[in-house]
Amino acid sequence: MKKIAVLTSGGDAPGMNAAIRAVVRRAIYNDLEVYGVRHGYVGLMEGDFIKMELGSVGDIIHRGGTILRSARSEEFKTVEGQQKAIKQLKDAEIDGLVVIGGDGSFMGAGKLTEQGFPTIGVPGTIDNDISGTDYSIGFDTAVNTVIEAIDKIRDTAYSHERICIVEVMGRNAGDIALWTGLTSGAESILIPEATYDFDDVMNRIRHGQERGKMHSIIVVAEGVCSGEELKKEIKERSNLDTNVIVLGYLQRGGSPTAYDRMMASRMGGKAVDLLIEGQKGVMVGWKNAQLVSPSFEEAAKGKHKINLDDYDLARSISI
Ligand SMILES: Nc1ncnc2c1ncn2[C@@H]1O[C@H](COP(=O)(O)OP(=O)(O)O)[C@@H](O)[C@H]1O
Ligand SMILES: O=P(O)(O)OC[C@H]1O[C@](O)(COP(=O)(O)O)[C@@H](O)[C@@H]1O
Ligand SMILES: [Mg+2]
Repeated sequence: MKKIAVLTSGGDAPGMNAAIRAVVRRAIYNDLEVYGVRHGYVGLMEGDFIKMELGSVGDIIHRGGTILRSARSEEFKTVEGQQKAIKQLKDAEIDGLVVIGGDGSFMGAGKLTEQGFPTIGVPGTIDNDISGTDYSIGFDTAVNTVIEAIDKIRDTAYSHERICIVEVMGRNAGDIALWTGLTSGAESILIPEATYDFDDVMNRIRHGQERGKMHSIIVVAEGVCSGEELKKEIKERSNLDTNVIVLGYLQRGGSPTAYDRMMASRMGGKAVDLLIEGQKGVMVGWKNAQLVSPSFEEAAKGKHKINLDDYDLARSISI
């Protein structure tokens, strides 16, 4: 292993820069040459590579987004697209690749390895929906951003005695909704992993109103329904008016928390160590407070699980 490359792919996540920094610096420390691939798999297919030096990753540990930029690519899902990417890597005499991204990016990374190019994954997505790891870089920052927003929304909900629906991201996973709902004291949390019942949401609002609490916060994961759909359901069932707040990209940006910087540094460094050891087709994961490195196949066999005990806890203490 003499030359390696690193790219970021899929939705940007706070801490991706800290991970790029760890990859670049750990590689240079081990006398490897490092290239950054711009625009994820799109740049990989086009050979958009830039040589990275120690200074290329200076002053980025605290920045959200990704200095390498990110992208989603339909073309890369095809064998032709993957072959194009491998040709670019071989032409540049690159021996190994680190992909920082989410579950979709790992599918792509697995395909590169299957076709003979050594690739290692580093989990970076606010959704925390990757199987094979308990934690994905960006999740902690996103959760903190969301609770800061909900705390502010709560002030207005309280003052005007309003019911506010906060729609959060997560694709098909409810992790962001569960963590932010529990830690902001939301009266109802709707996640795709648990059976939800709109009448139950109504009952919880009424229960609060009976004891004089006229405001309420409902956190809904985008994987359940949109905030607007939930508003309609509530209106039809109870004639109650609600305010919908869609937090959107607010959740993806911002300076990473200490936890995200730490995990990004650990995971980025580990990815380089794995390439040097001659590993390929594995991802860096975090299980039982330890770094692990399951193969993409092994990781894909499992399904990311949410902690339903936390869901029960939230239901019992936020009422
Ligand atoms: N099944 C697949 N095979 C090959 N590449 C894939 C596959 N699924 C996703 N990708 C690539 O990974 C990119 C990022 O995936 P996406 O699901 O959008 O984000 P994330 O990696 O953050 O989950 C996609 O745009 C595509 O180029
Ligand atoms: O970037 P887009 O296309 O708006 O996608 C929005 C999606 O990206 C996310 O923010 C992050 O998801 P990924 O990590 O899978 O890219 C999801 O929560 C959301 O559903
Ligand atoms: Mg994803």
